[in-house]
Amino acid sequence: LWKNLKPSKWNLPPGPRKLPIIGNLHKSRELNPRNRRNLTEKYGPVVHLRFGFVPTVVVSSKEAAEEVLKTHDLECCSRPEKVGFRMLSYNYKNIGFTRYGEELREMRKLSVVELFSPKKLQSFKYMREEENDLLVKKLMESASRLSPVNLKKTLYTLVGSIVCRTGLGTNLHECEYIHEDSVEDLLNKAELLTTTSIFSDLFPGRIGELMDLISGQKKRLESAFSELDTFFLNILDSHLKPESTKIESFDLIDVMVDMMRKQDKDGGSFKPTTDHLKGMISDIFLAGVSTSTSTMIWAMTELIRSPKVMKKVQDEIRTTLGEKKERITVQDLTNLHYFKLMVKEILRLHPPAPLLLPRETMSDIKIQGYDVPAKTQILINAYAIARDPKHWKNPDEFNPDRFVDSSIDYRGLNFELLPFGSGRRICPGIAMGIAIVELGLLNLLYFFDWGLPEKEEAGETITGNEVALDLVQVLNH
Ligand code: HEM
Repeated sequence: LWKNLKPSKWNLPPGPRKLPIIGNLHKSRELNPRNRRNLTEKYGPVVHLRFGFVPTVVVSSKEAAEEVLKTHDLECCSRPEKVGFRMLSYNYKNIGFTRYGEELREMRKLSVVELFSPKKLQSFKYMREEENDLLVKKLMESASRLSPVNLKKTLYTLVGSIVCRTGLGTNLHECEYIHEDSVEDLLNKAELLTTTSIFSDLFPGRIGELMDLISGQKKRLESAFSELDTFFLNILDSHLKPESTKIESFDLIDVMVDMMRKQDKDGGSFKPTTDHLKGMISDIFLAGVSTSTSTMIWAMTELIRSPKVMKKVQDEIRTTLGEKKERITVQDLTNLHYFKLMVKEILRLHPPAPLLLPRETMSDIKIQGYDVPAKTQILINAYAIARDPKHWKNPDEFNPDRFVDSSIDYRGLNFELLPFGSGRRICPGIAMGIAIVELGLLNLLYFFDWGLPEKEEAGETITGNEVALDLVQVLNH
């Protein structure tokens, strides 16, 4: 109470009045990126909130995002600690949820060399092609039977198989411990862990823990985590056992296993432990699958509801590739221009991480002239920024043509378009994500024509804000 009443020494950004103890918890709905106008129109592009005891600044303009991610990149590149993050990262031994420091830098460096480098991407391309061939075969069967397909589930399986094969040396189709169609369920469990507000995150010490115990929240999260944990442990086992069932090439996890075994001998600066291995497996699976799948699902959703754009994209693809191809390869992407602009437009309209991942300030900084003290959580509203009418004409319209004469790109240098973030914590998987999305969509759009099974479902399935492409009609082209 005293804290709330005494005049603050800080010139904090404006924001709604905070109630004692809970702060703005009752306003957390307004944080939904789609409600951007509620907050921004009232308070401006930099808004101060407090969720329980967690001070938070939400940034919703290109200029303010540039200050956070470029000018103050170093001061803003840590992550806040959260119960869900701690579980999924095996006590902060991964990349995505870990505070900034030497260990994180080493893990990022390793992943860039062993997983995300252009050389590695090139060497994995046959796996992406083979997985897409399987998808096309399955869809052709549905098309010839004229039976609708659950495209959402199908795409989760496709992307899950690609990420597990290329990143984790695991073939999902032959896996004994997971059915290939349960990728979506596993990711829903992970989403529960990253998006559920749990009292321990908001209130310090025992009080939060007690509230979680009474409300049963902690138990729910633990049970969601245990399924993921079993999956990650099985993948780890296949790397540790000599009679390994792992069939693919030497991957990032193998490199880390090697480092772990050798570390006593040559004592490098980074010493991976079993938790680091599990953290990295969790990172690759969680960060790689849902983001790329969501982008593909939204692309198909927007295309199905915009027949003109669908025709323009398919015309380009079919004219460039010719009509009689039996198989698509990575090479076929080379001469497609409009198709790639369409993918860019999808990432603008539907960034899979609309608020990126939360950052935390490591020291006091100023954003747009306001004070932001150390240990403040920073949320960059990439969704709102990519639909800001100041920078985008008819921002809510799906129109790939807007990029025809534009040099704006998604690689973190243009702050009005940040689907992958920017700065030190930018997504290291950009090239891999784009490679998965583009090849998958190319196969879907070259071989098949798409529509909704029944007209009356159109309104419900496609115009909603949720990604809900459950049943679509697929026809052989
Ligand atoms: C369309 C696909 C993808 C999108 C839109 C995407 C987006 C993002 C975003 C917004 C972040 C947070 C950046 C920030 O805090 O500024 C992130 C982080 C990350 N992404 Fe991606 N991602 C994609 C694909 C992938 C793939 C395929 C992988 C790996 C298999 C991956 C691995 C990671 C990792 C490890 C991080 C954590 C980086 C860190 O905290 O230092 N991502 N991604």
